[in-house]
Amino acid sequence: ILGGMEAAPHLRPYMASIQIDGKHLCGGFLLNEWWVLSAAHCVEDISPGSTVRVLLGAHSLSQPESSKHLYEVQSLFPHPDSHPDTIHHDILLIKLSEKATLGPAVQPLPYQREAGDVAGGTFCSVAGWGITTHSGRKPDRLQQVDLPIMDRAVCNQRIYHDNLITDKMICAESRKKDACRGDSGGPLVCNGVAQGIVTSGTRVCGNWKKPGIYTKISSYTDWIDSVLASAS
Ligand SMILES: NCc1cccc(Nc2n[nH]c3ncnc(Nc4cccc(O)c4)c23)c1
Repeated sequence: ILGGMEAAPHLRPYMASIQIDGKHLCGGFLLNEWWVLSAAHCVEDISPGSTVRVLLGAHSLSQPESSKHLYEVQSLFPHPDSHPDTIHHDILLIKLSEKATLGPAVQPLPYQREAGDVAGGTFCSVAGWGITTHSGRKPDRLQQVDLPIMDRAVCNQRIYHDNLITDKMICAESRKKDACRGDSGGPLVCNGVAQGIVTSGTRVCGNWKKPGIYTKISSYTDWIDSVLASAS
């Protein structure tokens, strides 16, 4: 997260750190006791031998915290139409190997089911353990930042994303404050409801000409429901 601040510990109890061989890779968030939502690009380069785990209940990635629990993963479900070389359908469902133990620091986050767009100018928040500087500084503790939503028609103008943004994506302003490497997969939260998932998009961070791109969750509720029904 660029231009943000340290989050209040455990006040975002839905936040997940998706880890490969013990290292933070991406953000994610808890849908219910068995399932975490993240971004498909997060797992596209995973070698067969490496182990994906999900850390819940964390504020610090390194310090012991009574609420922290590292979960094994039973299955990964990247969206079938996601591809390494496009930003479309960048959404991933992760089934945990065991039911997550809920508590004050581990809680699911409601997500937007009804179709519709968040109005431009609405302030939403994004949190993560992604880099906090362009030089790649990695925070130990969860960071957060508030960002205004950018109207899709504005975001599709040539000076910004030049018609790249589909109705299954959301834009947020990126002037200094932005998500960046390691924040992918985390939720864009507006009024307590997850509306989007951080995608790396053009991989640029903090440049106002390249607004942040988020997978619009309400476009994928049928797919989410079908995977949860089939794999539960
Ligand atoms: N702001 C959109 C966004 C959301 C999530 C991730 C991303 N970026 C990235 N996703 N994956 C990446 N691999 C390498 N470098 C990357 N960005 C980067 C790194 C250092 C300095 C800088 O200015 C940008 C990214 C960008």
